[in-house]
Amino acid sequence: MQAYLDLLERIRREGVRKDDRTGTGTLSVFGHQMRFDLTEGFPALTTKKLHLRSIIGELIWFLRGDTNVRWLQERRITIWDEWADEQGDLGPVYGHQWRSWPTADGQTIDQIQRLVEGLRTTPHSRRHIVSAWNVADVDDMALPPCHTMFQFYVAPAAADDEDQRGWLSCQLYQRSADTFLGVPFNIASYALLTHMVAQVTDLRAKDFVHTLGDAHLYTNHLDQAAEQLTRTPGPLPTLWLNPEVRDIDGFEIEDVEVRDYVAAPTIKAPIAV
Ligand SMILES: Nc1nc(=O)c2c([nH]1)NC[C@@H]1CN(c3ccc(C(=O)N[C@@H](CCC(=O)O)C(=O)O)cc3)CN21
Ligand SMILES: O=c1ccn([C@H]2C[C@H](O)[C@@H](COP(=O)(O)O)O2)c(=O)[nH]1
Repeated sequence: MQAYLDLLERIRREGVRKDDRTGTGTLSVFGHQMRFDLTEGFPALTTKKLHLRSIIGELIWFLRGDTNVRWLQERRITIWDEWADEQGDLGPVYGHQWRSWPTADGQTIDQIQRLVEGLRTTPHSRRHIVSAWNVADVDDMALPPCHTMFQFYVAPAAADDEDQRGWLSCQLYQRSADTFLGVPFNIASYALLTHMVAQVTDLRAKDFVHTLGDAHLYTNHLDQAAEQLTRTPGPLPTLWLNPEVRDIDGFEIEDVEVRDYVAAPTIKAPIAV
């Protein structure tokens, strides 16, 4: 996870002081890219312990098309509570756009189903894209999407590879990145999504490419970032997915296990709302 520590270091070194919507203040850089080779292990930070159950639960909640925090709360996942209204609703956020993007003629498009179909039938396509940035809906969302769009890519197996399954990579464009709290969650979440999609399309997970727009450290996270940079990254854990799940809608929290996760203690930081 050196790529992540390099980003923290870059923001500390080059970041400009910048006000932000939450009134907290940030150090910020614009434009950054990280690449995680998923064959080398599962990219969960080892320099602080992540609450992986929140990450796994949140992704399954997106895939369910859910946009109400009750399902998360029933599983003791509280990361979206600050943004929900009294009914628990967040508006037409990720789950809604991924699974039922509204069209002008009153129909809906299931982008995830299309993605999986497309990867199965035309793996070489350059159009494997899912977008959460629905311009017409952005004003009705509790928070406009930060992970705004992602693209999948399939490379064929080498001719002499015994395993002839292709390699699946994913690139995310994240417009706004809370580098201390949000980004470690986002990396693990998209790495997990890449593995899930690979399993149901009979491909092998390769790279997760993480492209960031405004990458910032909130000024009340600077001490925590410094503390983290004193720590040395350890070996990565591995991911186990229940091999019986062959449908992207079939994953439950129990079907996902991050094994051999050894990490330094958590570092508390306040979330900017
Ligand atoms: N400022 C901000 N940063 C974010 O990363 C963020 C938002 N807002 N709003 C929407 C979602 C919610 N996300 C969150 C919210 C809370 C934590 C957080 O507090 N993480 C703690 C542990 C929390 C737990 O799992 O119980 C951490 O130490 O990582 C992380 C991501 C990511 N997003
Ligand atoms: O998955 C997520 C969701 C949110 N964030 C962060 C990025 C920003 O710090 C805030 C959103 O504020 P905006 O003013 O809408 O940019 O949440 C994240 O890093 N990852």
